[in-house]
Amino acid sequence: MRVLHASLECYPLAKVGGLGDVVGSLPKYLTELGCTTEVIMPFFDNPRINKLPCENVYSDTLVLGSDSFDFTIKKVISVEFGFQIYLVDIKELLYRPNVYSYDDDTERFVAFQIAVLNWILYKDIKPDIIHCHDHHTGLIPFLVSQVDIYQSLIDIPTILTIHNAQYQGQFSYEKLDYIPQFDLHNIGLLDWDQCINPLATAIKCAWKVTTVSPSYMNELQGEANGLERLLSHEKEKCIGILNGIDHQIWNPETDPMIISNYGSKNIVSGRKKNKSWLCKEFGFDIDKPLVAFIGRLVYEKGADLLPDIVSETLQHLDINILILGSGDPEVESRLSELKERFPNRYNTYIGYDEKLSHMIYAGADFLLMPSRVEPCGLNQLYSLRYGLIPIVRRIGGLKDTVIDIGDDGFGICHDQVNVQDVYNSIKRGIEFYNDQKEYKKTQKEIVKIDHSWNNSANQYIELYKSLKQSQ
Ligand SMILES: Nc1ncnc2c1ncn2[C@@H]1O[C@H](COP(=O)(O)OP(=O)(O)O[C@H]2O[C@H](CO)[C@@H](O)[C@H](O)[C@H]2O)[C@@H](O)[C@H]1O
Repeated sequence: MRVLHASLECYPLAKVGGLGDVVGSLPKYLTELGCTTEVIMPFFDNPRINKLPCENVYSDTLVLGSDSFDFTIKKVISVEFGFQIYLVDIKELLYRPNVYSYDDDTERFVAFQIAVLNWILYKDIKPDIIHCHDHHTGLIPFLVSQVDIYQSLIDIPTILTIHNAQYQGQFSYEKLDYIPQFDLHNIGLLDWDQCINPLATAIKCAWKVTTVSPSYMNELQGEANGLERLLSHEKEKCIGILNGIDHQIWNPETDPMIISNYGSKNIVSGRKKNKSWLCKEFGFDIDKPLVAFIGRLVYEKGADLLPDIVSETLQHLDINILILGSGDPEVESRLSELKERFPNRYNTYIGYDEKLSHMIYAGADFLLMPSRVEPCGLNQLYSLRYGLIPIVRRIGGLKDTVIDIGDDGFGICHDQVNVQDVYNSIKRGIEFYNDQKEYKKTQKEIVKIDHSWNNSANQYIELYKSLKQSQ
């Protein structure tokens, strides 16, 4: 079985968040299970991608409204990734340092998708399945099933995985001419709320829709940033498959990004050395519990509450708090300002730092995830793998993966998103921490939980097989 994943992110070549982690790891596990797995993503202007040995395998020109763009498909010549990667090089649109947040993102994403399909048209060996990730590739299921020039691809099953339904990539009908010719009677497939909505389009046109946890699938029927009616209507073809993590990269015994490697036998001493580095770096007292947050500073993650959570907590509890993240400029500046108020007890690194994130998983005492929406969440899975106790709101994938200590579990959970409830959870966490015997016993147990892709990759394979059989 030959599966092509189309995505804007793929770790380690381009990662903004969890999408990159998933597309950089699921294909590796699918390959190990016998699937021929390929990923196609943009050729960005970043040092990781620029230095890759590549071979040009296809060149063409694509048309976007009244503009046309030359593009090349590059095949990466490297076995290091564990699966085959192809890169779409469109100099004017994709060869940029960042993945997202340009004024012409619509043009960039549509052009990427057209380039992918033009290349597949030309390929001798077609994929058996095209697996699309998020709205950036959400037009592919429509293009394959509706557009005249892609008629010969119509029998290739398409899958959409929703990593985050908050972002849908809407654009106006003024840009309808970006879409190659199709039967205008079917224009409704592109529509949601009088816009072209690539995520809605994919939900309508893909053969199957998956979300990254079962609970998120259920929650989307009630709240999906405007798409709940559509998701309820399409629920027969939807399924929630829990994300896994890459156990080779996220392995405290071998992780090259942490100061001290450790396994379950020396977890306490190993983690202490990493904590000591963190405390030195950020001016904390190593004897106090360290609560950390890692992530995009956006509303869905509850990041707007973080400044008040820090103030409330540090007024009442003698602990340290460290925040690593970037996003909403107002949240960033409020978090930075707090440093003066709580010197040596609170600190923040505003920005993206992969190595620091690994050090935090390996050295902090609690990981805070006060998410409003959490389709799966990988941070809590990394945290379990490294022996770090998660404090989470019971939502989406957090609900599926973290069990409260009060229910014989290993994490601290609460149901609402407000400062007081998060503070109460932190307080409960600190009481748990003070019982060092129980706390260390739990740490040793959580590192053994298997959240690798082994289980979920098999579920994807079953899904692919069912689609091939239904043809
Ligand atoms: N400033 C920073 N510095 C270093 N590393 C940082 C960082 N900010 C975030 N990260 C890293 O980015 C990843 C975040 O992954 P998540 O799954 O938690 O969130 P995200 O919302 O991006 O993903 C979406 O897609 C994923 C994948 O399906 C779902 O799990 C999730 O719920 C959904 O919102 C982790 O690897 C984390 O360590």
